[in-house]
Amino acid sequence: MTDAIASPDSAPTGDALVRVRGLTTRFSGRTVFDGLDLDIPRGKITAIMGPSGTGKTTLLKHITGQTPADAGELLVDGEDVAKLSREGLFKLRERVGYLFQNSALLTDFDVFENVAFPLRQHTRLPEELIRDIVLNKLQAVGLRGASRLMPSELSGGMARRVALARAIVFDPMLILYDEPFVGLDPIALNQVLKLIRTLNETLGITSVLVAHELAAIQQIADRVVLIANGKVVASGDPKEIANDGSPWTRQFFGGEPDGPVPFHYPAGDYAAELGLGETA
Ligand SMILES: Nc1ncnc2c1ncn2[C@@H]1O[C@H](COP(=O)(O)OP(=O)(O)OP(=O)(O)O)[C@@H](O)[C@H]1O
Repeated sequence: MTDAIASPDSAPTGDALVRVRGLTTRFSGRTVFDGLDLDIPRGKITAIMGPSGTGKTTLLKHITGQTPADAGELLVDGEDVAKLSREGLFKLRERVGYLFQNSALLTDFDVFENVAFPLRQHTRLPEELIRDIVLNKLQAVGLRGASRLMPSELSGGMARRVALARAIVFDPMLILYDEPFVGLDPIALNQVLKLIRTLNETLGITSVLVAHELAAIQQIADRVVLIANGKVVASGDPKEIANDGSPWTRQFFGGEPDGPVPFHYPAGDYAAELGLGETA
């Protein structure tokens, strides 16, 4: 059973690591979130889906405090992100790993130095300890042997795994994945899927995944949340959500060009614009 029809905005868990209430976000007068309510359960993998431009990346940026919302509340592990001091935000970001779609590796540094980078920037750990941590994280993603390769020598899948090693370098409580599967061949895709699941289980990390690939999501996510028109319009079991019968899921998962998300961008009367008078 999905919880989509009964109560799209509610979450089925009492233990949320991220709790969003009444979140409202506007960019240049355009409303992206319109009173968004959402709970992200601790220790689980939650997939965020929705049409392009619906605000999925913005939601991740709200969680890390990179982009402030206009109204509402967003708590991460009980802390209101909007009220954190600079130092509080900094501490929060150390506990949140962020994996970007493009991996964002530093091209002038080798794999080892890319993973070591946050440690060198934010700590004064001795070199020996940095080495142990970096090798441990590279081992976790299966790339300890690639530590001296440059980013230009990596495949897309390897680069994504290096970025993942870097994202877990501070042993985060939460990892945010923004489109982690884009451009991966089937083998690399399965490697990344397996890693996300393994990290979630072995390290007890909470994972939030923004992605469009339902088949991949069905393999690893515990819950899917569909966002559209500034709100959660459906949520539930990834294997069942596509068949919950709501017009939102029918359009989104069926790839229908028109529906609750209209084909036409809002426009004035067509006939009037052509100078033919108003249409009825
Ligand atoms: N800093 C910003 N300033 C102005 N507009 C922004 C800003 N960040 C995002 N937007 C706009 O907010 C909307 C939501 O963007 P966002 O990238 O979060 O969507 P998305 O759901 O992740 O899209 P996609 O699936 O295409 O990646 C878009 O219309 C985008 O242009």
